[in-house]
Amino acid sequence: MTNSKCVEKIPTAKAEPQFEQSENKGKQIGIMGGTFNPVHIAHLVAAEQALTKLHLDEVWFIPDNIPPHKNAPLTSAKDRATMLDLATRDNPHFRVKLLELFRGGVSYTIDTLRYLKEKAPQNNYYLIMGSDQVNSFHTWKEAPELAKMATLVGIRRPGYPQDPQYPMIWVDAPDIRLSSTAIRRSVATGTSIRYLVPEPVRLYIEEKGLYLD
Ligand SMILES: Nc1ncnc2c1ncn2[C@@H]1O[C@H](COP(=O)(O)OP(=O)(O)OP(=O)(O)O)[C@@H](O)[C@H]1O
Ligand SMILES: O=C(O)c1ccc[n+]([C@@H]2O[C@H](COP(=O)([O-])O)[C@@H](O)[C@H]2O)c1
Repeated sequence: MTNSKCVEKIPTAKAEPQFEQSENKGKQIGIMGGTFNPVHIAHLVAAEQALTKLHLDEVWFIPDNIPPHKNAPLTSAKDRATMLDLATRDNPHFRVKLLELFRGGVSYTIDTLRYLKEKAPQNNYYLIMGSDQVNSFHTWKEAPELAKMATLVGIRRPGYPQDPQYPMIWVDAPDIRLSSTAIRRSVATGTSIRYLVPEPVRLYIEEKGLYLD
């Protein structure tokens, strides 16, 4: 398994992530894909609520390489992955999987699910999405096929009504009106982001001078 502990080596490497023997048992796995630029507390709260309320074994955070529906210039894969590692390392049920960074190119979720189904077909996969993603899910590449390969899980997101076009499990989570865009803006304008991201992530952003312009 490629996990967060070897994150420093990863974004430039081209090796294929390995999967642990223990994963052969078959688990309930939540998948949370995103740009995570940077990861913030709403991501973590949503993942934890899905993990506990759906009795999942793990939630895998999968940072995308090139997001299919976003044009914003990205912070490096290494910085985004390192911040995810810092944010999730104290939760034994959270894993960071870098398979979309290894794969390169545009990160279509169908390709990720096909890869996971091939490498670890014994697992059941739950695609965790905020309601913004739920509303646009029907526009995703091969959405009907994707909906057959994973259980879709929606998390309400303030400002985005729930408007699913596919069968979906809703998980109640506290409404947190926060986005990575807001975090980046706050840093650029000198407004505090303390408590909006985990403290190690805040310190990393400060140390690396991310999002200053
Ligand atoms: N405040 C939130 N509440 C619930 N879900 C969220 C929230 N913010 C993001 N998500 C969900 O987390 C996943 C990853 O989101 P992403 O990395 O794009 O973060 P973002 O905050 O929306 O970023 P950006 O502002 O850069 O677009 C998506 O499924 C998104 O819907
Ligand atoms: O596969 C698609 O067509 C597709 C279209 C839009 C978004 N996604 C995935 O949804 C996740 C969140 O996307 P984003 O744009 O908020 O970073 C991320 O894992 C993307 O790869 C996937």
